[in-house]
Amino acid sequence: MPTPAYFARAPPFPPFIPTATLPTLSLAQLQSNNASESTSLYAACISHGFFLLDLRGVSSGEALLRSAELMFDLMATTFGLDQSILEQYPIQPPASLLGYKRTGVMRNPDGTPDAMDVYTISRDDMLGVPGAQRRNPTPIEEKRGDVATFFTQASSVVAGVLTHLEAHLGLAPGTLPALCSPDRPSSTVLRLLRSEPRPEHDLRRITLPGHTDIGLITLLFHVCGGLQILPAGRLESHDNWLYVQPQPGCVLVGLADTLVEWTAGILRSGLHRVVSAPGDQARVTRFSMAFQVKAERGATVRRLVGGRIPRLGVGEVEDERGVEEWAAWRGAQIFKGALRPETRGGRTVGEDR
Ligand SMILES: O=C(O)CCC(=O)C(=O)O
Ligand SMILES: [Fe+2]
Repeated sequence: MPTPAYFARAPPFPPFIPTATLPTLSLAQLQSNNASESTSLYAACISHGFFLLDLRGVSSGEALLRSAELMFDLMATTFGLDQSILEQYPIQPPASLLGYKRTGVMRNPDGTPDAMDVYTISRDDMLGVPGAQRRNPTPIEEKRGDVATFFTQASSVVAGVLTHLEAHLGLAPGTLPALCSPDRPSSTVLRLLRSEPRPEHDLRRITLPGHTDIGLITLLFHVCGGLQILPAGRLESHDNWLYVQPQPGCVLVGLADTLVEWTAGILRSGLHRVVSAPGDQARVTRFSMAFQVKAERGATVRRLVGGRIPRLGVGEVEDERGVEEWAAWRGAQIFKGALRPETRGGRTVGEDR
């Protein structure tokens, strides 16, 4: 992400560090229903839970890139506001994670504080879902139109990805996009993320601890490195985490926990975290943006019925909890140490196609 112009402003990603090998798929090819591109997408969603999506070469992708660049500009302006202004829009956990979270209020597994400023914007708020309107800092209020356009464009790219997934899963066309439609209330958000450069002695501190995303799909827009993934099957030790190298014109697509639940573990959600950017990139402020698509309000984590999704086995009990309740429960279990954040899914069912 975003465009080459944005990449030209940042120091280069260093050439000789180990990075995750993720496939790069083309939105243009996916939109023209190229069969091998579609198969690669499904395979990546089972084995990694991540892939890069090249948005160039097709009008909807190019338009999303331009909008993402506007959102990056808006993020710089918003985080440029005085801290005392941002503090007027605080998150209110657990009731609401919308608004501003200052750096240092979360704990890393080693007890050190996190190092990420976050401002979370609600899609419902920006698209005018009744009852969802909130007050945001002036720069965001002034750009409501651009933010709404971003949400609409990004939602449509996500719907395209879901359309390929449901075809491979053997679900009826339209099943997955209908469960996260922008017309229906949900807690779909755009997270604006900033981390400041850190002194040399502090470079090993974790910026955002390891987690899988809640919801269906995340589109991650970044320019500087810092995001790391723990490949499936690897133990969680410092050297096993691999950087993802951001690519101009591409967005990183990551699957999230609700899709693992809905597909009874066929699709994978990948464990990821943020650390200092590698090499010279560690010296600049890092901005990134996560568009996190959640299921519509009222949806449950119950597995979907149909196609290749395994039915309940003997003795298995269906989980009927609502997606929000399930996410809150999971977050609390992880917080208490009763559950470890880990990559989930990747279950093989018969022949994958
Ligand atoms: O900043 C990043 O690269 C990743 C952020 C992330 O994982 C999240 O917001 O859930
Ligand atoms: Fe994440």
